[in-house]
Amino acid sequence: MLRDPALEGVDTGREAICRGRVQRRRMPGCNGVRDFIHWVVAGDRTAATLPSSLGERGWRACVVSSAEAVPDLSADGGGHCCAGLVDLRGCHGPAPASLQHIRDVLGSGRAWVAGLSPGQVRLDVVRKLVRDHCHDYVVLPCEDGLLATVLGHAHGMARLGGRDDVLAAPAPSLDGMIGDSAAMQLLYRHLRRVALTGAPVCIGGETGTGKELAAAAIHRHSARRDGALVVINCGAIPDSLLQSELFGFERGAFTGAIQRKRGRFEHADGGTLFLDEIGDLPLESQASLLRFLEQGTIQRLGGHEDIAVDARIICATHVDLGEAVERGRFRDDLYHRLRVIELHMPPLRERDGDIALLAAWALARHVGEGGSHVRGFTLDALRAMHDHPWPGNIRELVNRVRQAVVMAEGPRITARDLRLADAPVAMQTLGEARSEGERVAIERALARNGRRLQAAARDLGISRVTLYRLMNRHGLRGQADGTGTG
Ligand SMILES: Nc1ncnc2c1ncn2[C@@H]1O[C@H](COP(=O)(O)OP(=O)(O)OP(=O)(O)O)[C@@H](O)[C@H]1O
Repeated sequence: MLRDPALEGVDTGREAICRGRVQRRRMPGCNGVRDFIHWVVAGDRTAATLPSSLGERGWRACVVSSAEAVPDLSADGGGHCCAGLVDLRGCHGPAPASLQHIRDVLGSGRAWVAGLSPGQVRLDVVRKLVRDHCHDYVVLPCEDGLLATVLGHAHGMARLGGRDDVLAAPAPSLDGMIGDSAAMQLLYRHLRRVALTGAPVCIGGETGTGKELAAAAIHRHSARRDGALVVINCGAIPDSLLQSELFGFERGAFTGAIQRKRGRFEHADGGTLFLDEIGDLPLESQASLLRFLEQGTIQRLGGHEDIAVDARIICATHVDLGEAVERGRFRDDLYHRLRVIELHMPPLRERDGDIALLAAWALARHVGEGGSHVRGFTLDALRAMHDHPWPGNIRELVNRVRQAVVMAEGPRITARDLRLADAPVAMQTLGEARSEGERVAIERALARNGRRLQAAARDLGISRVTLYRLMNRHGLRGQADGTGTG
């Protein structure tokens, strides 16, 4: 049973608290000295003496003996002291309330090393505490130098990718769009510039790259920011309903039209209308949209009156509209009207450095879910994320991290938690292996080229006709053109 009066509400750590505060005020100015918190969780502080050589090795301890005395990094402001030694030698099976308290402090923004007595790691409760919340553990007393090395690793890991950096650092962003890569910096500049005009904008890019976020950023930076941003996904509404949804209807326009209804265009008056998946717009609605772009008016279904609407049109597509025009699925004249300004959302795999940044941001966002205490990513997870082609882009990354936060067994998310570890190799014939390789190569080429068949075929060194045939064979047709036809 853990006996730690401080954790149970009786403060025996006054002196230590004072020492801690004095130390903390001095710490930021000291160069070349690495500070760490030595938290003696239970028992006699003097019995918890550390090797004196720690000081010679540039380590200075801030000794505390209660959870309340452990400095809060956010209060310190700088996070200069990010290693901690939690001395559990006096603990022999903590009481549940105390355990929760220890957990809360351990999870509060520092890389902790547990100091244990011989054999203590065999206690279930201690093992779980160490596994879930500590960077490492040492059995004390230990060899001179070992503790300094372990603390050094903890300090370095906290700075590199530990909770301090991962969960506290604000991610560079524009209106909720996280990203610091050159591709995103360029995009931010373009978005700001585009926002100053009123011209239609067509945003292209693979699924999950943030086209809707980009549209929202343009709206928020434009003179129309006080008006509504109305969003409609043209692919999500049945063709038969889309026209009335967009343009509204008059009473009696069809069976069930018992009263007049305004459509999305009218709702967007004075603001912006974002037409997502514009490639799915049926031909009838394409004609009405073209009329709006040319005359600035719409007609409700069943009506004859021209209604003036002042809305800016932003549209997005993940299919190649040029190809849709070629196939007669999209009007040529509308295509040219819509692409007065074209923006392209870079795929995640082309955003240098953004994968780690977004993963850290997603982790910080979801870490509280299900009581998770995950503190960062292992090196193999970072490597696997770097190598993955991310066909679902940011949406896929956020979903993988979110699920990993819930499922992770240890304090750091691994490639396996992200479902990016190599699957066990199944028995395959040579023919099966070749076919599998072919499928993967096609999928990657399609992902790399924003699902544009011509470009993917060029990449693969085959004709478009051959690519079509192979996609049919591997059941990839629907994925590539977004329609399953053609
Ligand atoms: N740069 C980013 N930073 C943070 N979150 C992002 C970023 N880009 C996209 N997301 C998130 O990823 C998800 C997908 O984004 P969004 O819907 O804008 O993508 P999309 O390109 O419009 O996708 P689709 O073509 O499938 O409609 C959303 O949850 C969005 O918040």
